[in-house]
Amino acid sequence: MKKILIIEDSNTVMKVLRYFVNLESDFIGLYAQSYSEAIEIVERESEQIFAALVDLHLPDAEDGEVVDYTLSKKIPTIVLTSSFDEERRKHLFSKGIIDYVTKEGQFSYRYAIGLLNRIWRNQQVKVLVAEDSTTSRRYISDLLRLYLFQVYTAVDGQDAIDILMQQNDIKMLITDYHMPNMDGVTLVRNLRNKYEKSDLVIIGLSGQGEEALSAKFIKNGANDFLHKPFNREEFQCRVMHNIEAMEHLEQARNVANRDFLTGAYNRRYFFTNASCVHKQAKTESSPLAVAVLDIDFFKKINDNYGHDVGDGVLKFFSKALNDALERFLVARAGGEEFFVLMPGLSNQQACTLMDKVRELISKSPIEIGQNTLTISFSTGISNLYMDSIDAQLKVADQALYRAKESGRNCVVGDVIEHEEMVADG
Ligand SMILES: Nc1nc2c(ncn2[C@@H]2O[C@H](COP(=O)(O)OP(=O)(O)OP(=O)(O)O)[C@@H](O)[C@H]2O)c(=O)[nH]1
Repeated sequence: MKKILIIEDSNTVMKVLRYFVNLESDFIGLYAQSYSEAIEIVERESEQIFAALVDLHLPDAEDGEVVDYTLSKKIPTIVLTSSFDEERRKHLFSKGIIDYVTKEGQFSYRYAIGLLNRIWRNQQVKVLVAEDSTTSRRYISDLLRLYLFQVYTAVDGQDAIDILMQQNDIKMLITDYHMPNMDGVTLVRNLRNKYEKSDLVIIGLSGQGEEALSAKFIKNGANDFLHKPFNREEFQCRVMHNIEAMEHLEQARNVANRDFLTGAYNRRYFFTNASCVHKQAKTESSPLAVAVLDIDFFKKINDNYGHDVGDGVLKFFSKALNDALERFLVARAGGEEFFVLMPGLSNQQACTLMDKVRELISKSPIEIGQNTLTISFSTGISNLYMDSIDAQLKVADQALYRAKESGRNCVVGDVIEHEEMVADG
């Protein structure tokens, strides 16, 4: 549940925090102005509280007792305080707080809310630690778990490669240099043949007196570098900063490649990829099926239920196609028309698959607001090697036209008469 607990006795600071929670996060804020109020909220909502932002000095708990309390309840805790005390800071970190933020105006409050947003998103981010020293591996993993990342560990370079092959959605690798079997720099060099810097963030680590290694790591493709022993706040900043940078790039890529309404790949992305796949299939004489799908009588949905419901249907349709055709490229071509690229499938295989999808979707009720409706769609498929993907799509489009002509809610394969297949709904 996306609820955060804010414990702060000053009305002014609380007001500012409320403002930024509402403005810059999707969290539901639970606000306590004293220790006893905080206990009451935690007892009522304990399972629901994701994290806490905690003032050290409260009228009924002047010496930071509230931090021990939230930590004892296993609530990830960020301390907010008006006094900077180095000893205290160290002591609190050793207890397991996430961060220690001094109240120094707007920026520090925004930083704290930003950090809560970050650790919420970290729950979806997989990080791999490659380090042969057990102590060091455990220390780094524990820090990453504190920031709520999903953590994987490897004992050397080869082990790291094996884990990356099994878990293809790992977003960050933190690697030591000295490891048996394959050192960190060789590992980075090997990985960069497969992963772009924007797909896998790599942070290199090395011991004291190895300053030259930082350049070596970077020159071989690492995004960043840290010397051991590192300051844990510097570690946190580097990790968070690199993940944020990658997410910004991902967002920019999504804006360019994905359809705004449905989140499906757009026409531009489809053509860029499909042209390469088409060329390769032609060279290798391997089968390549292309489908053009169009929702039946979509205009009526808009007319009868309104444009918003029409949009909801498009989102549903896009998700259903992506779920059912996970291993293929699905794109929204425009309006209520979608393309699917199916390398390796013959005309017959593609028709059979698309007919199963047709049946599944036409039987799925779609609930949008107060409305429950069902839809059908028609599909044209082409498996002919034309000169280009555009030409092959044109043939699929003609097949789609025939699917509409023959009553809709069906799949029609391309022109070869004796092979033509019409699967009726
Ligand atoms: N809600 C919504 N409607 C859209 C969007 N893009 C296109 N449309 C509508 O989709 C409808 C498509 O209608 P038609 O081309 O007549 O096709 P149809 O009603 O599906 O009929 P057939 O394809 O012949 O079965 C038009 O009314 C467009 O305005 C969109 O993003 N959202």
